Amino acid sequence: MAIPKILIVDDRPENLLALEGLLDKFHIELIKANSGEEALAHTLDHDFALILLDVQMPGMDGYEVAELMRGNRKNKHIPIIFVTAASKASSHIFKGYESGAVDYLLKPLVPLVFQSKVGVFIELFEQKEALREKTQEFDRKLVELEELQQQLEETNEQLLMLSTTDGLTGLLNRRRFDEVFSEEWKRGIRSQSSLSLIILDIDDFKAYNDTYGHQVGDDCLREVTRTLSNIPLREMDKLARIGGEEFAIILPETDTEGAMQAAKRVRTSIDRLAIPHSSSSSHQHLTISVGVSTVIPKADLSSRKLMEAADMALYEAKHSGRNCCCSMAVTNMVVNS
Ligand SMILES: Nc1nc2c(ncn2[C@@H]2O[C@H](COP(=O)(O)OP(=O)(O)OP(=O)(O)O)[C@@H](O)[C@H]2O)c(=O)[nH]1
Repeated sequence: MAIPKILIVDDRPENLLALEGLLDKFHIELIKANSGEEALAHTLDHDFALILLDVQMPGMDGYEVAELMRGNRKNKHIPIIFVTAASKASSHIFKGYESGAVDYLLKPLVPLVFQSKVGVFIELFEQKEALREKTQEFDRKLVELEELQQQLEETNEQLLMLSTTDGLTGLLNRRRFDEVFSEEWKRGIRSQSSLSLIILDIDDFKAYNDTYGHQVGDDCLREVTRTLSNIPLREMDKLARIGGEEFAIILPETDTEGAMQAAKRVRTSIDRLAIPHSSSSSHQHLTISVGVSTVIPKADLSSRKLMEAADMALYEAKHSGRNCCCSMAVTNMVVNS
């Protein structure tokens, strides 16, 4: 903590010396001035714990000095004690308080009274300093805390992203798909509107990997993802990667006809990419098979039934020569091109 500074102002060197002697017992930095002008100049450079100001000085007297000090925002709160001859006291005391004195001491000074008063102001200054330091520390900690909070939020966001998205494609992962599917199922029960599910699977992808290598296989998955992401779907439709080369699209409030239209757009968009696939069992380029199912969700029906139906539709598409879309409404199967 900073050592308290005390300014003593008196035009007589012997008075300054006497004050210095009385202040000797305190652990302070003492600054001396023998005129009001000099005292004002010191207040520009220092932050004083206390100013002991002589009243009668040639030129600017103590009252004028005090008024000028009080007029300055920086010095406004520095305690000033006037020191004056006892004979002048009665006529001067009010003027002293008006010009901003916090106390009035009469010469000759009584050492014990003087020192105990000065001691109080030093203590006040030290308490003020301690409070200022604590406030600064508190502000620093607050900034640190805000930064940590920010980092925590970012980390949580990243964690959430990592736990809900697939690293290779950036699409929703299987875990998030299951959550979204379950939410949409519940929403469908409430609104009693059709919920459709499209499951699509790249044809002969094992052979693709075997022929071109796993790295090219990864690039191909990313290319397929880009294409699927660019297919115009509705805002509420959700695309996810639910397996190695298997993707799903949840289409809330969509009937079979609408879902089949979307499925056909999906199949065609991959077909049109014409990615070479020399070892495909059905075509010379990369294709997908698509399974579609639609149901109006009901409380006594498991959402798994919709998944199973879409899976079975996909299975059917594979066995119908691949590169096609099949739909299945739990019992009835329709094969489409
Ligand atoms: N490159 C790459 N390959 C993957 C990834 N995930 C799964 N696979 C591969 O995808 C292939 C899927 O093979 P299968 O399940 O036999 O299916 P398929 O060869 O596509 O045959 P059909 O589905 O019947 O047309 C496997 O060889 C997996 O190793 C991946 O992230 N990157």
